[in-house]
Amino acid sequence: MRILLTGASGQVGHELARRLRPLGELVAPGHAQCDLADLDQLRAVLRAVRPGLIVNAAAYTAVDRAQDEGALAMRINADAPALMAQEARVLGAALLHYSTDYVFDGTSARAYAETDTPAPLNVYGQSKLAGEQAIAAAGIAHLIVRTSWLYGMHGNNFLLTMLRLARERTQLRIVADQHGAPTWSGTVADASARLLGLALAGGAPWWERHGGLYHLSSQGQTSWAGFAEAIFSATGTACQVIPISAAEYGASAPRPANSLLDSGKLMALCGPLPDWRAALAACLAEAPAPGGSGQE
Ligand SMILES: NC(=O)C1=CN([C@@H]2O[C@H](COP(=O)(O)OP(=O)(O)OC[C@H]3O[C@@H](n4cnc5c(N)ncnc54)[C@H](OP(=O)(O)O)[C@@H]3O)[C@@H](O)[C@H]2O)C=CC1
Ligand SMILES: Cc1cn([C@H]2C[C@H](O)[C@@H](COP(=O)(O)OP(=O)(O)O[C@H]3O[C@@H](C)C(=O)[C@@H](O)[C@H]3O)O2)c(=O)[nH]c1=O
Ligand SMILES: [Mg+2]
Repeated sequence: MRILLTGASGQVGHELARRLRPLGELVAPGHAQCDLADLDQLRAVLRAVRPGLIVNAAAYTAVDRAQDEGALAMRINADAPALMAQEARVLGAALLHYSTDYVFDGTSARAYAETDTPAPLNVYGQSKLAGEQAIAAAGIAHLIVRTSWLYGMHGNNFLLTMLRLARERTQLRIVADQHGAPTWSGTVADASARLLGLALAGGAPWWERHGGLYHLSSQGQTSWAGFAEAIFSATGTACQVIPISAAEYGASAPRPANSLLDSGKLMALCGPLPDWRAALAACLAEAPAPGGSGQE
């Protein structure tokens, strides 16, 4: 079976590529060869490759910038996945797609389940929700995996931002009134490969029974300030974290105060997910932190 992977240079895509290779013939065109903002090019790639499985790890992920680039975010995060679903229906292909905690408004007092009603606060979240809805409505074999607060040693993320800023500053002001579960891209890729392994072994009956929406994040919870403190502590980085409110930070995109996802449905099928602190340690053990002084 041929697998088309988009976003192979991103955090999740980078980790997914090597885990997908044993499952089929992997085709992973880059942004230039398959631009999700260019729907004609995307359609041509899908029709030329004729995959049995599409894995869409590409997305417009610049949350603040999306507030001013709504049309582009919608094209990449909603129109392109809608086209993938439409082409998948013609090809008889399955689709694995990723989404986000930012589809929720964060007002719940508990972790969000797949059955909770989304109400995004920002344009990025709105665009991701529209992508989910288009796929769910297409009547194809699909998995939509929502994750949260992704980090890793590859790509743009909070872990690498903190380590970079700590080289320039002795103190950092970090938001402490948004709560969530930092999730390693390696965790997402591992669990995704487990899900796909079950799906490919189970065939059409599996997709009918188990296809749909899954939440996938680390266990436990913290704030961005708590995550920063854990990063500095685990890497032996000397930098003081000053907790501030999101209002004081003043980002252009509003973000949910509660980003927690309940991953119970996925764990019942695929086994346990790690606690966020254990996953951070595993990530740092796999690759040395740039600029961290605790590794020597
Ligand atoms: N980052 C996070 O914290 C979270 C992410 N998610 C979701 O998880 C998924 C993976 O995110 P993540 O790995 O962090 O993404 P990254 O931002 O790390 O990578 C995005 C990928 O998409 C590609 N891409 C961007 N625009 C286009 C385009 N127009 N055409 C083709 N490719 C494009 C990028 O390629 P290039 O760099 O060459 O442009 C890159 O490979 C996404 O669906 C995201 O919404 C969910 C929750 C949290
Ligand atoms: C850099 C920095 C950020 N922050 C705050 C701003 C914000 O509230 C929080 C996180 O900021 P970031 O811009 O790193 O993260 P953000 O872009 O909001 O991350 C999100 O990305 C998208 C793609 C998702 O889907 C989400 O799950 C989530 O991971 O930390 C500080 O308080 N101090 C700082 O120095
Ligand atoms: Mg960001």
